[in-house]
Amino acid sequence: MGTVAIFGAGVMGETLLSGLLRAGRPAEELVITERRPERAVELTDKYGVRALSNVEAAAEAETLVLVVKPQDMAALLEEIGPHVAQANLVVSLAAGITTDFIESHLPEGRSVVRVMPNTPALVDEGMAAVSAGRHCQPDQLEHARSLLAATGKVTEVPEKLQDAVTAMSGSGPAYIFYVVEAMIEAGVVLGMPRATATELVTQTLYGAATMLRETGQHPTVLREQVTSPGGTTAAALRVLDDHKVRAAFVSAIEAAAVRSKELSGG
Ligand SMILES: NC(=O)C1=CN([C@@H]2O[C@H](COP(=O)(O)OP(=O)(O)OC[C@H]3O[C@@H](n4cnc5c(N)ncnc54)[C@H](O)[C@@H]3O)[C@@H](O)[C@H]2O)C=CC1
Ligand SMILES: O=C(O)[C@@H]1CCC=N1
Repeated sequence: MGTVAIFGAGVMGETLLSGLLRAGRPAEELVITERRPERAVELTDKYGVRALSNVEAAAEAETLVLVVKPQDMAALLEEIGPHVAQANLVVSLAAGITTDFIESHLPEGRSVVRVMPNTPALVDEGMAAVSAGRHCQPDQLEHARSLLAATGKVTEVPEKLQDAVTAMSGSGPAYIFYVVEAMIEAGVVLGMPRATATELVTQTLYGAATMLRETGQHPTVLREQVTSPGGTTAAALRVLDDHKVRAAFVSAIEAAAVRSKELSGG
């Protein structure tokens, strides 16, 4: 499938790079570009891949994966645009950046795929959603899917849903970690050593996630199984309802989707 170049080797760029290597893609077929020289050295030492300039990477690679911040995307596209050939596939992982925006910065007719991944890709449990740009062929979309499948599940969504995907699964791990932090804090308040609280919460989260995935049961059914009449869980859930925690989650995820839309302004 030719050389894959990762433009911007920060948190998400490294996550994808390491996943592709774990999935068996040879290091010789992967290149990175990185604005911070010390970061480029760190990753070339760690993974044995080459670091090139943006222009060199655009000229060499068949697949160009853009993993810079949304705010840095216009400058990157202006730099590499003239070097993106008809046969290339451009895959963007940036929140909020539309395929229209990318296509408008490239020569006419270039193939673009927009992807929203998430950080559990680091442990091959990622969730990514892909949307094809107007010139992307089915085999190119399949190629983008296969790159992402190296690090977890992949689904396809109409591009108009990508801001919602970003708010749900893109940012989603942060909401879960936030809940975990709060539960650990509660254990400490109840007099538990922090390490014990962390072990209890981590395994509970893992067990609950596995139940959701493996039983296929609705979360309401699973929650009701835990909630004995007049018991401890019911007492806790009443307090969460009193604090409008469910409504807060809905509003928070709406705010993330609004922010994703704003980022498309560049
Ligand atoms: N961190 C996350 O959980 C997720 C991030 N994303 C998207 O991935 C993209 C990157 O996010 P992070 O990795 O978190 O950010 P980051 O700041 O860790 O990484 C971005 C990297 O790009 C480099 N860079 C910036 N401009 C460059 C240029 N012109 N040429 C070469 N390198 C350049 C920076 O030095 C930095 O290392 C963003 O667009 C974000 O929306 C998407 C899903 C999840
Ligand atoms: O917070 C952000 O903007 C990025 C996009 C999704 C997750 N992190």
